[in-house]
Amino acid sequence: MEDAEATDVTAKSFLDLGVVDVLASACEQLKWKVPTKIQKEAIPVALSGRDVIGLAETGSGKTGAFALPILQALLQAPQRLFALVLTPTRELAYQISEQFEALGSSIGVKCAVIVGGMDMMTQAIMLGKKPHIIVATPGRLVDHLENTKGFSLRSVKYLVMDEADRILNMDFESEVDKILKVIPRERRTYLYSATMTKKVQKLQRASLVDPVKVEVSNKYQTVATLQQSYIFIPAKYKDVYLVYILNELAGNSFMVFCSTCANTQRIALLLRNMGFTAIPLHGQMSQAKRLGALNKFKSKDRSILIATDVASRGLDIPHVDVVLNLDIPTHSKDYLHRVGRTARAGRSGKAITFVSQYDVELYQRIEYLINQKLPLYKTEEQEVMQLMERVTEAQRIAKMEMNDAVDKRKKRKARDDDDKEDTEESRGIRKQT
Ligand SMILES: Nc1ncnc2c1ncn2[C@@H]1O[C@H](COP(=O)(O)OP(=O)(O)OP(=O)(O)O)[C@@H](O)[C@H]1O
Repeated sequence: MEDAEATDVTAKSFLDLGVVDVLASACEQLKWKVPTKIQKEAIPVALSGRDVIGLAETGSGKTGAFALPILQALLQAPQRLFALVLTPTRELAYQISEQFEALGSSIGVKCAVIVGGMDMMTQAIMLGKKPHIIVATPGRLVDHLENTKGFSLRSVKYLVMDEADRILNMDFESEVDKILKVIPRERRTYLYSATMTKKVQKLQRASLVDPVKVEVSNKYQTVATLQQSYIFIPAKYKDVYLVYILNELAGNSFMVFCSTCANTQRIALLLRNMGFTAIPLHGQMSQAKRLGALNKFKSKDRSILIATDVASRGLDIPHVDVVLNLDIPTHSKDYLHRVGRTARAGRSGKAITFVSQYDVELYQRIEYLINQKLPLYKTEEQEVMQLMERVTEAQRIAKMEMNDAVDKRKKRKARDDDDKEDTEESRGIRKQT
């Protein structure tokens, strides 16, 4: 991307797009020299007061494309609870809020993040911070905000759905419907993603949004600098091939995607037993652990992040060199989001997908979607098999550790249940006296 910009004689500055001085300087401070393609196309449309559907490849600066026009509008008419940004995962919510704060620090913008299961916290955050911008994951959000004194969703002037296709899917559909009903129709709406679905058209048809479509790549494609390949393996040997590749590409930062929380945990334990600095990230971890894992990976304290699709969308960790799909994604669109965690903002990157005899159809669907044949990643069979003994031993220990963890959980639950019974009993006794 940067190369393309360098040779583009019509390259415009942020000021040329109509961005005000103070925000253009903020971009400069972030070392954003020129706007990216999606920013060039979408910012003028947004500044002219239109709704926007923005479609551009992963890592191409979509966050800035919606954040800058919102900050500019906020600057012109300052107001609390000015914009609501919906995003599918907690990690992404924090990342977007950081980007708003980085771009808006000189104008004193206040952001609040509200993510699943925060209940009473919501009110505390809202009252304490009185934010201009709320970045939130859907899930009882309307109830939380409507029950918070002094705040009403009716004041929201800008609504963003980041990863719009995911936000508009079934899991969140009813929440989005509620939000669209409560927030006035005069609001501006920005829908952004690297992939889009028919759900977006449904919103248009229902006249809930009237967007200008800004599409800077005419088919779903990840950046050209990304080398993608696949490795064909008998399903029972997956683990050993993973270790082989991690050894072969040692010195890089990896994101390894698995389809289940349990496998994510198991692989992390297995790799740790083999001396790799690996850390898991999945939806069954506590909020604090999820953020902790991400921060350790971001700060390069750990070189391998093993994750479920909770990390496949939007996360911007520029130093990720390699994405490994240990389990092939069942939805081919998830493939695009996963591999898009590397080769961001014009950098190069590698993606290797493990394909077993059971995955051939899924893998062909991916090739069809990206309109590209994935070349075979060559491995030295003999070298792989030499690792077998060590990997088998690490697997055995990982299995024991997983079982121990289950036992501990069971014991804790039994203890908690006992405690509960005790309390109920004592309450009963108190009642009688
Ligand atoms: N104009 C710019 N010049 C240089 N870097 C930029 C520019 N705009 C954004 N970036 C950087 O590019 C990276 C990717 O941006 P961003 O996370 O917004 O991508 P995205 O298009 O939302 O990706 P995804 O589809 O994966 O969510 C970030 O590190 C951001 O700071």
